Amino acid sequence: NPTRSRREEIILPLEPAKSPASSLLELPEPGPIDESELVAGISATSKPIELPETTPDKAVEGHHVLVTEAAPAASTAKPTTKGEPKEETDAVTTTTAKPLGIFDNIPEEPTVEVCDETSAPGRSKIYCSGRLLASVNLHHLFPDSKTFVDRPIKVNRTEDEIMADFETRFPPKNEDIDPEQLRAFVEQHFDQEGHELEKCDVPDWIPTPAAFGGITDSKMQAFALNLHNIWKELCRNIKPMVRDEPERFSLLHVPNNFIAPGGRFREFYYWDTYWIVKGLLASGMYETTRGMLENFGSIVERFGFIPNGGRVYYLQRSQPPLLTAMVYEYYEATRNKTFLFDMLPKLEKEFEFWSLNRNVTIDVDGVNHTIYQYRSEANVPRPESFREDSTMAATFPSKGRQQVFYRDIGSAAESGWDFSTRWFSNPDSKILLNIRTTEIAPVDLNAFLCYNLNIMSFFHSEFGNVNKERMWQDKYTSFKTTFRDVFYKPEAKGWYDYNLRTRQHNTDFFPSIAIPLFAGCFDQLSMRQSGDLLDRMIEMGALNLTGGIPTSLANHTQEQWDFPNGWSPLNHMVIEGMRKSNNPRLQQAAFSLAQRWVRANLHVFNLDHAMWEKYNVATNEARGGGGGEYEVQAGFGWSNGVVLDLLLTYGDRLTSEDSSPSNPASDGATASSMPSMPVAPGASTTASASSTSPLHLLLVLAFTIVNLW
Ligand SMILES: OC[C@H]1O[C@H](O[C@H]2O[C@H](CO)[C@@H](O)[C@H](O)[C@H]2O)[C@H](O)[C@@H](O)[C@@H]1O
Repeated sequence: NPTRSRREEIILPLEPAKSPASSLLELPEPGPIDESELVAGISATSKPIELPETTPDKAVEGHHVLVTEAAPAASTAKPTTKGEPKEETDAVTTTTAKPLGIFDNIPEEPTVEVCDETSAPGRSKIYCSGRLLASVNLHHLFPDSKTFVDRPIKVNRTEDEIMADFETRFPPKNEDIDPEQLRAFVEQHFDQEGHELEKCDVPDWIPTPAAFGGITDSKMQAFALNLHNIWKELCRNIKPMVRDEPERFSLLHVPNNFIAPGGRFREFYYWDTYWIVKGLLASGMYETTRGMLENFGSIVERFGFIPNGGRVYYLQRSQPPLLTAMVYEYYEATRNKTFLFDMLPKLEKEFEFWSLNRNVTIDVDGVNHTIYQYRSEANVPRPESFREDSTMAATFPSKGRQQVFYRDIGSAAESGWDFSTRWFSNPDSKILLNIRTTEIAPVDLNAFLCYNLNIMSFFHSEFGNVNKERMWQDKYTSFKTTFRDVFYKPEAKGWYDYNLRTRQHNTDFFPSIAIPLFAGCFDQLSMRQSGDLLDRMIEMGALNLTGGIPTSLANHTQEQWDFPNGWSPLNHMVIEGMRKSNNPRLQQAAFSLAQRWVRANLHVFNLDHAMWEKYNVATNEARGGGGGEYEVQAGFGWSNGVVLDLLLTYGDRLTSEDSSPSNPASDGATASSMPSMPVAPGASTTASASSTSPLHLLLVLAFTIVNLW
């Protein structure tokens, strides 16, 4: 069984005096890590990677090439034919490989659009590329670049007619266009964003899910009910016109209702859905969950993979591969074998997408290892962030250098971490212009794929298909070795992203360090590995903040996937990874972190009457997060899902306020620094009940009666 269910969790003997978790906050402020203490791992001992002299290239037909995606050694790089296999003689070692600079000149490559007439027939000249898209953004018609590409074409108009009208009415140079006339043109031809979607009925929503009865703290229980209510607000149905006249829409049609993240994110998002599913399962909404997974099944059949989100402009990139894990969670909750049987070929197909299109083979200690990268092919601006991307790219001296930038930007969006210092590979200049996502082999992607292998084996075992079970298990076992050999750095006590150019691990803190625990891609019998990881996180100061785990310790980058933001999915994966480990110290730390995260979310919910997509975890009192290229969004699918899941996992122990003598499970570590919690808006009238009160018992009884009824 690939993961540890709640039932199987090792229950810790409580150590109220000085448990490892309670000591977390007593640590001094994190000091700088002395990198000299970290002996070079793989890179010091292994054969140097062979780098091409030229521009980044892609995996060739055979899909496995010896070292792709490396940066050019110098600005004098010669062009390489796309798809041409690299020869060892055509290579330089990393000692001469410099990071690609902003001013480096790179030869131009053929254009790869984010979508085109093949993938988005009848609308690509509007939603994927073209003069209208460029002009709307040049003249900053909308504060958010995403608005225009989400607006449906009005009924009885075609793309060709609109573009012909545009060419007739406006001068040939975009700069000469009158913005107000352009605005009138857009209003004349396009409906409002969101016009093609409607709120939906959620048939499997009931007012008081039975499982909430296990949440002992009444304020936490009220919080759960509030979040449960929000599912109805976030549920979306796609109007039939999208199926019938797809050329009018950037939205991809899916047959069933879905829960959207919220705010500007009106369509489905791939990896968000994992945590939405976790929350829906907590809410007992199995039908809605199944519908969403079936949507993904239909998308895989149509496109061969799951795009970043449900719009044509997302068709050249995916997001972290978590569909198999979603199906696993659903199956664990329902044991619906018919559904699983139907999904299996789609899961295999999705896995194939990653293994054939995102692979890279590297040589470590004379052994070739095939690992995976976030690596979009598109080398043009993202339409939903057209203005941001093209403005930035204008800094570069050549079209070729711009293309490299666009590919790295799209690849970072594929990671879900758009954007973060994690992808800025020039140590001297950690700014977005120096993004080099495609130079990096990311620890989380490889851990997720490792998880997929294990789950696939388990699924086949459920059908008694011994051959397939063994085949996937063998792949899992062998990939675990690869994963350890490439990503684990014992001297630095953890798993780290690996830079293909420098052959170095990035030992800065990112929560991705703990994703191997979440994904079960490590030696579960080794208490040492997991214990070391916790020590390392403590040493780095990653667990010092009352609001939760920050996304990095890189301050002042203004990127949303950096300090001081904490994201629900990352906090959840760290908590779950620690909880599912065999190590009692980590399990206690998991609870402590869950307590902080849920309390901080509740605090902000009471202040703002909103759940946010990200949080500022560094202030004394948590707040909605900031930074990045758009305003912080409310809703919010994955934040709600994470809290609901944690409330169910730790329902018997989580408390909304400081520990009381009657609650020895509280970690105590955060209690003094956590604000007291006001009553949730719309919360149940029992909000003041203590976790051990008779009122709670009455509530549990009431839940049971209501649900039985
Ligand atoms: O429009 C800019 C970017 O917005 C999305 O990214 C962010 O929101 C997503 C939905 O919650 C989330 O999945 C992602 O992790 C966030 O960074 C979108 O996914 C990007 O592709 C897009 O360029």
